[in-house]
Parts: sequence; structure tokens; C-alpha cells
Amino acid sequence: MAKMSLDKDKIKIVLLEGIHSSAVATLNEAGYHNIDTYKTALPEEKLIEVIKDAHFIGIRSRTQLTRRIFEHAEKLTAVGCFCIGTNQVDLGAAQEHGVAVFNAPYSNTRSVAELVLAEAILLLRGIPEKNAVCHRGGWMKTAVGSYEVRGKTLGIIGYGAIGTQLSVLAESLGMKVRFYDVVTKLPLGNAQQIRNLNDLLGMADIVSLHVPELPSTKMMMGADQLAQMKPGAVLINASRGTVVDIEALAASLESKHLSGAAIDVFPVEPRGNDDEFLSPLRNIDTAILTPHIGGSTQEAQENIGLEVAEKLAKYSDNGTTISSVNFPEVALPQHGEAHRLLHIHKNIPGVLTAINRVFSDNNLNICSQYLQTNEKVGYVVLDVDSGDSDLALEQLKQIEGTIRARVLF
Ligand SMILES: NC(=O)C1=CN([C@@H]2O[C@H](COP(=O)(O)OP(=O)(O)OC[C@H]3O[C@@H](n4cnc5c(N)ncnc54)[C@H](O)[C@@H]3O)[C@@H](O)[C@H]2O)C=CC1
Ligand SMILES: O=C(O)C(=O)COP(=O)(O)O
Repeated sequence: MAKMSLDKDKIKIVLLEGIHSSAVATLNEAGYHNIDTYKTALPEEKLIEVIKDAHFIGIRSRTQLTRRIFEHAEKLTAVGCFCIGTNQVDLGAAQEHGVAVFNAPYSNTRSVAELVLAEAILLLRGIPEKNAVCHRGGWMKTAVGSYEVRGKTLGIIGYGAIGTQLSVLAESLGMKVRFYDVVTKLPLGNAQQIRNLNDLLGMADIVSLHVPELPSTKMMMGADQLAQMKPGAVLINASRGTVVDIEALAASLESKHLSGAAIDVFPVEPRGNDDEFLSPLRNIDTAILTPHIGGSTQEAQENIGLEVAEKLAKYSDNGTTISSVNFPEVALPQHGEAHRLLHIHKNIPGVLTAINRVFSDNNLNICSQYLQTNEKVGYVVLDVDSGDSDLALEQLKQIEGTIRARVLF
């Protein structure tokens, strides 16, 4: 059997938060069997213990990978976010520790868009309240305040992968789509971009949020913005809990300024299904509350499991970083008989010269070389003759600015 740089059974992979079994199957197929799985996110201290000797970790939206976690994760090579959002990971700290982060940018967009569309219909018919009343033995048969979505204006905030998908589906139901985005976007179908957020809020019957969690989107729907919405309009948030001021939303629903809301994400979410969900919206019948399940369908989870597991296996097997969210992206061919050196370093002057010096001083041949840098880190991949890799790796590790170096063969 060919000698491996690191026996795949020694490569420890930890998958948290009930990641779909397609991930384990994909990793097994790629030869990785040392996999620990957990159904929930873990408290910080437990996470530190578990991650200490892990080479790869898979998480979803709940696990917070803080700088402190990266400081303790000595062997960690890459993180797989088995979801779209990567705000739960300190991407800067990951980069500084030479840890590549991957996600699944598209696999659950359709699931979110379908849920939002269904909620738009339910909200305009006043179903959440009528449903709650029925459960309590009441009967609220009335057409007052009930509307079709046909002909109504859907205001989408954040016209990215999910926003555009929603736009297309909503138009097929006869809705008018208007959107607000900080970037100029190609409107699909008959959608129109509105340049001012308040203008959009003032014209929409339904406002749906599809922005990432960023400093600029934090609390972007506060009391003032909710007040700008049309009386009787509804708000849908399946983006991130920090985007909406939840207390202000509760007040707006209680005062009946908004006739309803559908909220999937919350400023504080339970770690797992056994923890209590606390929210000022719990007693408000006009609100649909869902436990962050916008992307939780069998189709999405299976695809995500496959997609992210493949990215992790590829990075482990040959160093490819394509679609990493925090790392210079390099697509690498197989390295055949050659040994492949991977050198991750701070993007400071002199590192490349020092790398080249290792090869010239020792009279070593480089078969192929790949380089990509971003603002903070550089990623150099060098394919070398098998007999040269030990010496080269040893010396590459000594170069000032080196974050991490490993060899694959
Ligand atoms: N509820 C759930 O289960 C899920 C939630 N999500 C959340 O949805 C978010 C959006 O997902 P995608 O559409 O795939 O992201 P995306 O990155 O494709 O689109 C986001 C859009 O928001 C725009 N944007 C950024 N800052 C903005 C601002 N301040 N104002 C207006 N627009 C702004 C961007 O220009 C971009 O067009 C994710 O970041 C994630 O947090 C994603 C999947 C499932
Ligand atoms: O994809 C995302 O960003 C989500 O919010 C979905 O998160 P989840 O994997 O369901 O914890």
C-alpha cells in the first residue's frame, strides 16, 4: 500500500448539530472513518475539549467558533459550515490560525424561499391567529383582514441567492416584487430595485429579509423601520435573529400596526431541542414562530451534507480551497507521484523569497507551484520530488510568517 502523509484513520473529524448522514457517507467513501457525530451544538468548554485533537469540524448555524476556540484547536485544518451563513465563525481568527472555512452557499436556498412564500400566503389570510383560536376551541370565520397574495407587493431586503429565488416564485403567483439591496442587482422578471429602504418599506404589503448577519444589518429593522411599514403589512424574517429588534416587533404586532409576522431566526436560540425557547413573541397569535428551520428539509440537508463533506475531503486530500469563504482559492490537480507541500503564511514581505531560497539553497526541484494570496494570508502549494519533501517541509516551517505547513502524498 502507498505510504500516506497522515493515515486517514488518524484524521479526526467532528460533526455537530445533527449534520445529515450524507456527510458521513461521503467522508467514508473518501476513506475517512474517524468521525464523531453529535446531535446538538456544544457548550464552549465541551467544544474546546472535543475540538482539541480534531483536524476537521462540521457545524451548522448554532455553533459559535470564537477566537478562543481556535486558540485551543491545535490540529484544526478546516471548518465545514453545513449551511449558508458563516457569521457564527470568527473568520478572521480562523484565517490567522491557518484554518480554511467552507460552506454550502446554495443547497438550501429553495427550501427557504418555499417556506417564505407559504408564510406570505398564511399571513395575508390571518391564518396564524385563526389557527390559534381554533386550537383553543374558538371559531373565527370571517373574511375581514384576509387577502390573496395576487397583486400584492412583496418587498425583499437582500436580493441574493434566496431573495432572487423568492422573487421568481412570488411573481409566478402574481405578486409585484420590489427589492432593496446595497449592491445594484439585475432584477429578475418584472422585479424592480428600490434605492431607498424607507421607500421600499412604505410600499410593501409583505417585507421579507434575506441579508447576511453583518455589522451593517444588525438591527436594521428597528422601531423606526417597522413604523415605516404600511399599516396592516406583515414582516418575514428567515435571515438572522440580530437583523430585527424583536422587542420593537412585539410592540408593533401588539399595537396591530403590523398584522402579522413570520419569524424563523431569533437573537437568542436554544442550543438544542431540549432547551426552552424564550421570546417576547411567544404569546402573540399573529406571529408564526418556527425554530430556525428555513433550510431544514431532507433535500437541502442531504445536498449540504454531500457538498460540504466533499469540500473538506478535497482540501484534506489535495489542498484545493475552491469556494472557501476565508482563504485564497486554489483549484489543484492531482499530484500523482510528487509530494505536495502546502504552506500557509501571513501576507507579509519576504515570505515568498524565503520559500524560493529553501529550494535554491538546497538545490531542490519544484515540479509545480501554485500561489494565491488575499489581504491577510498567502497560500503556496509546491509539488516536489518525493525524496525532497522532508527537508523542504522542515525548512518551510522555519520561515518567519509561517502559519501552518503540511505535506500530502
Ligand atoms: N433561516 C434559515 O434556515 C436560513 C437562513 N439563511 C440566512 O439568509 C442569508 C441570506 O442568504 P443568501 O441569499 O444565500 O445570501 P447572499 O449572500 O446570496 O445574499 C445576500 C444579499 O444581501 C445583500 N446585502 C448585504 N448587506 C445588505 C444591507 N445592509 N442591506 C441590503 N442588502 C444587503 C447582499 O448584497 C446580497 O445581495 C444568509 O446569510 C443566512 O444568514 C440562509 C439559509 C437558511
Ligand atoms: O444556512 C443557514 O445559514 C442557516 O441559517 C441554516 O442553518 P441550520 O443549518 O439549519 O442551522
